[in-house]
Amino acid sequence: MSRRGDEEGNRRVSPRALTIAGSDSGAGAGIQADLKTFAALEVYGLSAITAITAQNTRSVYAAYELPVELIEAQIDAVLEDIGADAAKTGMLASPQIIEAVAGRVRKWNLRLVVDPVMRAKSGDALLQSDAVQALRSQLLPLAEVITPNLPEAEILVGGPIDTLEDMREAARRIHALGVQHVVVKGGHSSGEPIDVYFDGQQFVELRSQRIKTAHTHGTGCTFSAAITALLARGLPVEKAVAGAKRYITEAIRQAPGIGHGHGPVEHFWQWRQLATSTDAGSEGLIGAS
Ligand SMILES: Nc1ncnc2c1ncn2[C@@H]1O[C@H](COP(=O)(O)OP(=O)(O)O)[C@@H](O)[C@H]1O
Ligand SMILES: Cc1ncc(COP(=O)(O)O)c(N)n1
Repeated sequence: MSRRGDEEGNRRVSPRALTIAGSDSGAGAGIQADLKTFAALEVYGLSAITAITAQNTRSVYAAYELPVELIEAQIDAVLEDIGADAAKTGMLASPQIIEAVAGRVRKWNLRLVVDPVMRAKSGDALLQSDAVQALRSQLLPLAEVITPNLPEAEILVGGPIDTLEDMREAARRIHALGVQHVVVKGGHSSGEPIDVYFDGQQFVELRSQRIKTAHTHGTGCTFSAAITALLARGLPVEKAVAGAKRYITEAIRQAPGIGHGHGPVEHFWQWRQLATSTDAGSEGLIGAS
C-alpha cells in the first residue's frame, strides 16, 4: 500500500482514496461523482483524470483522451506525496491508458476497485471495443473488487445474462480471470435491482427495492467510489460492498432531479438528512425540505 500517513506531521490523518477516471462536465458521473462520494463518506479524495467529456444528463457530446504520460504523472504526483489507502478506476477509454494504469497500480501496489465502464447511461461509448481484451488481461488480475453492470458482465464473459443463476455463473467466470471479489450489479434488470457478490467461495445477494426514477446517472461510479471509500476507511470487502449498496440506494431515492435526461443522484444525503432533521431544530440546519 502506498499510504504514508505515519510520516506526516499532521495531527489528524484522514483516510485517502484515489479515483482514476474521466471527467463528466455535468458532474453526475466520473471523477466528479467519485470525489463527491469520497467527501460524503469523509475520505480525502485524490484524482487522476484519464479523459475529459463534454456531457450532461442527456448525452456525451465530445470526449478527449489525455496523453498517457500526463495520466501517469498525475498518479505519481499524488501518491509520492499524499498516498492512498484504496483506489478505483472508471472510464479508461483505450488499451494504452489501461496498460499505463495497470503499470501504476503495480508500481504503487494499490488496493484497486475496477468499475469497468464501457458506456454512459445515454448509450455513448466510453471504452474502445479493442480495449476489452486489455481490461481482461492487464487490469482484472490486479483488482481486489470489480463491479460490472449486466451489459459489461455480458461482454466480459461473452454471453447473455438473464437470470440470477446466470449472474452467479458470470461472477464465477470473472473471478476466474483473477479478480478477488466480484459484484455483478442488477440495476439493468427488469425486476428488483439485486447485486450478486462472489469472493471465490460464497455468494451474497444484495437486495433493494427498485426506485422508479430516471435519475440514475452515475450510479455505477457512485457505488464503486463508495466501496473504495469504505475500504480506505478499513472495512472488510464484504462490509464495504454492503455499505455501498445502502449508500447508493438512498442516493438514488434522494436524487435532486437536475437536468432534462438521466439526472444525478444525491451524494450528500446523510448530511442532508442530518441538516433537515428535527433534532437540529424545527427547520433543521438548512431548513426543512
Ligand atoms: N432504480 C434503481 N433502484 C434502486 N437501485 C438501483 C436502481 N438502479 C440501479 N440501482 C443500483 O445502483 C447500483 C448501480 O447499478 P447499475 O445501474 O447496474 O450500474 P451502472 O450505473 O454501472 O450501469 C447497483 O447497486 C444497482 O443495484
Ligand atoms: C466520465 C464518465 N464516466 C463514467 C460514466 C458512466 O456513468 P453512467 O453509466 O451513469 O452514465 C459517464 N457517463 N461518464
